[in-house]
Amino acid sequence: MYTLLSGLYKYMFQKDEYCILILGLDNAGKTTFLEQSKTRFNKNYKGMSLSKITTTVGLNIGTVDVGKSRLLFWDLGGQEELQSLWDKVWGISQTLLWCSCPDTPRLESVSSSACAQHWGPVVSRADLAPSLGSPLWWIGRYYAECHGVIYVIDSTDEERLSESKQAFEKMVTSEALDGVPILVLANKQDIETCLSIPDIKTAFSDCTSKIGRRDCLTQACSALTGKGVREGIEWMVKCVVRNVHRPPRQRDIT
Ligand SMILES: Nc1nc2c(ncn2[C@@H]2O[C@H](COP(=O)(O)OP(=O)(O)OP(=O)(O)O)[C@@H](O)[C@H]2O)c(=O)[nH]1
Ligand SMILES: [Mg+2]
Repeated sequence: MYTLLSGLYKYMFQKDEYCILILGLDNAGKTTFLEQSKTRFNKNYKGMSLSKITTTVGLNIGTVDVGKSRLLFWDLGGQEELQSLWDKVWGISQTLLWCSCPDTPRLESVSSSACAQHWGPVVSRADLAPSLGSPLWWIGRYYAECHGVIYVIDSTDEERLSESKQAFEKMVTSEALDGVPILVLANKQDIETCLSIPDIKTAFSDCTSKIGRRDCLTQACSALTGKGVREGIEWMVKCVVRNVHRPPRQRDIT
């Protein structure tokens, strides 16, 4: 009887958690997408006004529950000088580290050998020693820990399309992201003059071989109106759940 009840409780209330990185150039609409997603999926969520969103310096974190899965989003700033952090910093400060990494709550409680084991060759003692207590401690985490990437493109910004392609290419060829599903959002489709999906696919065509055999979808979207947001997130959930190579970060959270 206990097993039956606890099974039922688990089925109804517990979720597996997956981390999703939201990347793309500045002004692409990443934070707007995150806010729109929270509003669409989380009952009673009173989001901030989308028009009040300003450029991200650092990181926004948000969660969205979809069925038995919880997506934990990491929305990173897209400005050029912040792009170098995409594949490096996991927590910006100790406060963030605390809330994002319950298994290693205190910096000094993690030995460098435990780190090396966890992060593989990316981190060496020499990398760590001078940076203890600084953001560099977290080298390699975002890419190594995430289950999926949402890459946002401003479909109205033809001038910066090749810049966006270069950033995408760099991201997609990172070994730490091997096999991780990628959702490409062709955002701002509510604006009449925007580029179409075929235009964008053509502009990104030489990245196709680098994407490899992983799951990848290009989805038309308007983070502002919400068009395409639900479809994109539901696709991502399907992909991360079936990707046995990256099991959930935390199973069965209530
Ligand atoms: N028309 C339209 N505007 C959008 C859409 N998505 C975002 N915007 C606008 O684009 C601007 C940038 O949006 P953000 O969400 O701050 O962009 P970001 O990618 O988070 O930018 P950084 O934080 O600097 O990397 C804001 O003025 C948004 O209102 C969209 O789908 N349609
Ligand atoms: Mg932002």
